[in-house]
Amino acid sequence: MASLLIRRKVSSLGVFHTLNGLEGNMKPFDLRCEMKLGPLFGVSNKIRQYSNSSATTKFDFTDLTSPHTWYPKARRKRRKVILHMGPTNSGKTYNALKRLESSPSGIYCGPLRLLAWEVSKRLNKAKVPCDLITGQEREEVDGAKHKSVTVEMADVTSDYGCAVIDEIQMLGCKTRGFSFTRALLGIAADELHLCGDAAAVPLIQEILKVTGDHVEFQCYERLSPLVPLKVPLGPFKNIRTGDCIVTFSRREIYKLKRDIENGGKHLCSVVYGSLPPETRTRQATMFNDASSEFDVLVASDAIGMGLNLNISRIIFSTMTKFDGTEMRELTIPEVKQIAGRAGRYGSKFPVGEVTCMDAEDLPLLQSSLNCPSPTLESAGLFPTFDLMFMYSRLHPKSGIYQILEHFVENAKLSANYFIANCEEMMKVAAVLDELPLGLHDKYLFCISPVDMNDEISSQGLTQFAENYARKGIVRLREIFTPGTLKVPKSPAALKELESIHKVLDLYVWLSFRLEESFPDRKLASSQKAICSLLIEEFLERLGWQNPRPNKLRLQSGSRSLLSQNMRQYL
Ligand SMILES: Nc1ncnc2c1ncn2[C@@H]1O[C@H](COP(=O)(O)OP(=O)(O)OP(=O)(O)O)[C@@H](O)[C@H]1O
Ligand SMILES: [Mg+2]
Repeated sequence: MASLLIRRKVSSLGVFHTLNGLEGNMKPFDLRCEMKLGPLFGVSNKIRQYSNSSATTKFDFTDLTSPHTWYPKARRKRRKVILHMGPTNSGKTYNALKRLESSPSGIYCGPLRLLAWEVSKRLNKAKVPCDLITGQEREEVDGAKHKSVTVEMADVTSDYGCAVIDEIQMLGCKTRGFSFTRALLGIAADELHLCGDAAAVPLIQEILKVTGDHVEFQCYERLSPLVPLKVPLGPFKNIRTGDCIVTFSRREIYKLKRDIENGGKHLCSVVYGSLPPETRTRQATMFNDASSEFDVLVASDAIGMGLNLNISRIIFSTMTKFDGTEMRELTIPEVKQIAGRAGRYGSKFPVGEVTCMDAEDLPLLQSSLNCPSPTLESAGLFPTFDLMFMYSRLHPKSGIYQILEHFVENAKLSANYFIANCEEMMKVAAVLDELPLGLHDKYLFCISPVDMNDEISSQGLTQFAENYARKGIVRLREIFTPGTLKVPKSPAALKELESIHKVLDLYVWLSFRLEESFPDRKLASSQKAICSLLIEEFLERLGWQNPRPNKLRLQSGSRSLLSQNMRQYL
C-alpha cells in the first residue's frame, strides 16, 4: 500500500465483496439536521436541564413507540401526502419532480447519489436552482431554494413547499430503512410526494394515521413494455449494443467485461457499489452517450433503483447474491427493480427485454416478474442522538457499544416498526470505546461512511479517531502521502485504490462535520478525484487489451484527456 501510512500491518485483502447496490456514503443520517439545537452538535440546554433533572429517572428512553412526536416542525403542519405508486418505469418520479419544480421551495430525497445528481442536474437545467447535498458533497447554487439530497441528508428542520421521497419502499430496508422513516415522519413540507412500489402502501397508511396528514393516491402503469425473453443469452457473441449484464461480485464484473471485450465488438462501462460515486456517474454517462464506444454495461444492483439508463436488455448472469452473510436468491422486488432498467420510456430503446445467461434461471426470472412484491410489514427505526444522550446520563459508565446494544435489545416499538440493524455501527463502537472521546464524537464516527469489512477503510477510521482523540486535529498528511497514487496494474491494486478512496472519502465526510479538526478537505477531495481518475484509467486500459486498432486510437485520445484532467489536481 503505497499511499496510506496505516500503522498496523494490513494483511492481504481477500475479503469477498458484496455489491449490494448501496451507496458507500449511505450511512445513517446526518445528525446536524436534528442538531441545530446547540453548539456541540445540538445537545441543547433544554435537554441538558432535562437530563440532569430527576425526570430522567422516570422516563423510559427506549420507548420508541411514538416516533412521529420526534419531529414537532412537521407535526405543526397538516401535510398533503401524495403516494405515487406503480411499477418501474411508470413515471412516478417524473410526475413528483414536476410538482417539485413548480414549487417555490423543495427537497428531493433519493436512495442513490446518482439519483440525487440526476435530479439536481435536471432542476438546474430547467432553471430551478438546486443544491446537491450528499454525505460528502455540497454543491451549492446561488439563490437555490431547492435541494437534491441522499435520503440520509434529508433536512427535517426547515420548511419546504414540496418534498419528494423516492423509492419509499426502502423504508423496509434493514440497514437504511430508518433514514426513509425519518424523512417520511420528519420533513416539514406542505406537500410530500412519495414514489415507490405499491407494496409499501398499507404500511405508509398505517404510519401516517397518527400524523394527521392528508393522504392521496396516484396509481401508475408502465409507460413502455418490458418483455421477458423465453431463451437465455447463449454465447457472448449474442451480446449487442444496449445490453446490461448484471452480476453481484466485483470479480465477476471484471471477468465479464474482459470476456465481452475480448470478442472485439464491444467496450463495457462498469458500475458497482464500491466504485467511487463520481466514477460510477462517469461510467453510466459514457454508456448513456450514443457517441461513446462504451455500448455495453456490466453492473451490479447499484443500477437497480430509479435510474434512467439507455438499456435495451437486462441479462442476469446469476439469480443469487451474497448478502453479507449467505448466498441467497434475489428477492422479487430486487428482480423487478433491476429488470425495470430496460427500455426506459423516452430512451433509445422503447421496448425493454430481460433474460438470463443460464437457461436454468429463466423460471425464477419469469415468476419474480409476474408476482406482486410482498407487502411491507414494518419500517426501520433508530433512536435519535438526543435519546441516546439522555440514556447515557443515567448510565455514565456505559460506552457507546453498550448503549447501542441496550437500545437494540430493549427498544419498545409499535407494530409498524423494527429497530435498524446496526451491526456495522457496533463494530465501530467497539473500537471507539477504547478512546477518550465524548458520546457525541463517538456517535459521529459510528455513523460515518466507513466500511468495516474493508481492512484499509476500517483502519483509516481507527487512525482518524485515535489522532482526533489524542490531538484534536487530524492532518491528512499524517496518514497519506499525496503524489504516490498510481494507475493500478492488477485487480488487487484496483481494489486497494478503491479502499484508499474510501478513506479519503471518510476524511471529507468528517471534515464537513468537524471542520476545525479535519482541516484538509481540499487536499482529500483532490486526492479522491485523482483516485477515481486512476481507477477510470485502469478501466479504460482493460478496454485497450481489445485487439481493435480503431478503438485503440480512440482510447489513447481519451487517455490524454484523462491525463490533462489529472494535471489540474496534481
Ligand atoms: N409524461 C412524461 N413525458 C415525458 N417523459 C416521461 C413522462 N413520464 C415519464 N417520463 C420519462 O420516462 C422515464 C421513466 O420515468 P420515471 O423515472 O418517472 O419512472 P419511475 O416510475 O419513477 O420508475 P422507477 O420505479 O424505475 O423509479 C424517465 O426518463 C422519465 O423522464
Ligand atoms: Mg423513480
